[in-house]
This record gives sequence, C-alpha cells and structure tokens, in this order.
Amino acid sequence: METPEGLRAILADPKGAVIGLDFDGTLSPIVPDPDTARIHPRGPALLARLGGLVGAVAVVTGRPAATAVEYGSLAGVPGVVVLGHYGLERWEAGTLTAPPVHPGLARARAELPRLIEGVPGARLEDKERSVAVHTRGTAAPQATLDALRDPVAKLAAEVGLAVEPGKFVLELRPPGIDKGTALGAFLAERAARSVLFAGDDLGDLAAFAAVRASGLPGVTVFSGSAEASAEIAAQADLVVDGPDGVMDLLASIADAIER
Ligand SMILES: O=P(O)(O)OC[C@H]1O[C@H](O[C@H]2O[C@H](CO)[C@@H](O)[C@H](O)[C@H]2O)[C@H](O)[C@@H](O)[C@@H]1O
Repeated sequence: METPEGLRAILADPKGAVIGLDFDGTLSPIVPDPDTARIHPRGPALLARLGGLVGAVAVVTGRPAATAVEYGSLAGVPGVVVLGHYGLERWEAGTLTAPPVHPGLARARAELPRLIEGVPGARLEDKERSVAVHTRGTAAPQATLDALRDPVAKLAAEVGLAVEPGKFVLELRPPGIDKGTALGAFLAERAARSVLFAGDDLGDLAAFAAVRASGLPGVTVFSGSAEASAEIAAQADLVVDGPDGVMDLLASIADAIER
C-alpha cells in the first residue's frame, strides 16, 4: 500500500508531529464491561517509545482523563497528554485540570435509571462529568439503543446536555466541546507541523475533521472491527485491524523514524 502523504510528512520531520489516539476500540480492545477495558499489552511501551521520537502523543477520549490514565497505564508514559471527556479535562505529568461539573448532570443522573427500567442488561456508566447509557449487554443492543435515542435526547435537551452516540452507547455530556476542538487546540499549542489521529467511533469523526481543517499534512486512521462503521472507514486515510493493527502501525512508524 502506498504511504499516505501525511504519514510521509510525519516520518520526514517527526519532532513536528502530533500523534492523537482514541482510547476505547483504538488503544484498548472493546470488551462487554466498560470497567474492565484495559490498554493493549503493547500500548504503554509503544507510546513511551513513540513519545521520545515525535513532537507529542495525546490520548483524546470520552473517558474521564483519570480513567484513561489508570486503564491505559499512562502514568508511566513520559510526556503523554490525556484529553479526557472529549477535551473537557486534561491530564499531563500527573496533574489533572477540569472545569466544574455541568449543573444538568445531577438531574440526568437522577432520571436516567427510570429510562432503562425494565430493559435487562442496559446499564449506566457514571463518569462524574457525563453519564453514559450502555446497551451492549441487552438482548438486542442496536434495537434497544434506537428505542432509547428519543427519550435520552429529550432528557438531554431538558437539562442542557448534548448526546454523544457511540458503539451501543448514548452519552449525556456537556455541549460546546468535542474531540475536534480538543485536537485542534492541541495542534496549535504544540505548533504541530503534521498530525496523525486514530479512532474507531462516531465521536472520532470530529477529530478526523480537525486533522483536515488544520491544513497540516495529516493522516486519519480507522481502527476497524466487526462493529465497523462504513461512515468512519470512508473518512479515514488508513484502515487497520483494531487495536492490534493500531499497535502494528505505531510500531512501524517508530521503526521507520529510528531507521
Ligand atoms: O472516546 P473513547 O475512548 O473511544 O470512549 C468512548 C466510550 O468508550 C467506552 O465505551 C465503549 O467501550 C466499552 C469497553 O470496551 C464497551 O463496552 C462499550 O460498548 C463501548 O461503547 C466507555 O465506556 C464510554 O464511557 C466512552 O464514552
């Protein structure tokens, strides 16, 4: 396969490159229980290696930054920056910065259990600054997700939150920021000269768009799977085979820089 132009730019000037990576489905294999997700075994060492070669490595995730740090064993990865809650939170060198909790969260948290009452296998993930409704554990995950879309959207509108859809998940979170604004601001802060972003879910499309909007040589990578979305694949320059494929790609980039 021909090397995309953005990747060639990264290899030619690695210290100008920002590598942005989603967590679930990209660095961490998808598992049924969100609490048991952990970074790919090759992840921490590879991120540390890459971090020493490129301008910056950032994990951009819908998870709370502290959760990504814990599940990703990222505290031991020098220089890595974690932009959590779609950029609302930032973790760097052991310091977490975060705004106050959105006032609509309390009511969302109180009312969501009623919406999933009588739906066996549906579960809530309370992330403090957002709440996610998961349907992966139900008998019909997609149909259940579709049935919950309208009531969840109505509640979100009433409390001033946005709905972020993902893989068998509807998340209620503060509006006004997404992975695109988070990545775009990080690229400007680091005066990036090239960028790679890898993701696997709908929330990552904003980051793909930010790569394009930056005007930098850039490459978008889709971490594909059996749950693959054609919409995301269509917007990616490269498609790899899930977190295993992401690890292989990152290793090949590190190898090529060191060569
Ligand atoms: O931005 P991300 O790092 O990709 O986070 C997006 C959501 O990921 C998690 O849910 C997804 O992964 C789970 C564990 O593999 C899986 O069980 C679930 O079905 C997926 O939707 C996380 O639990 C959510 O809070 C994140 O928003």
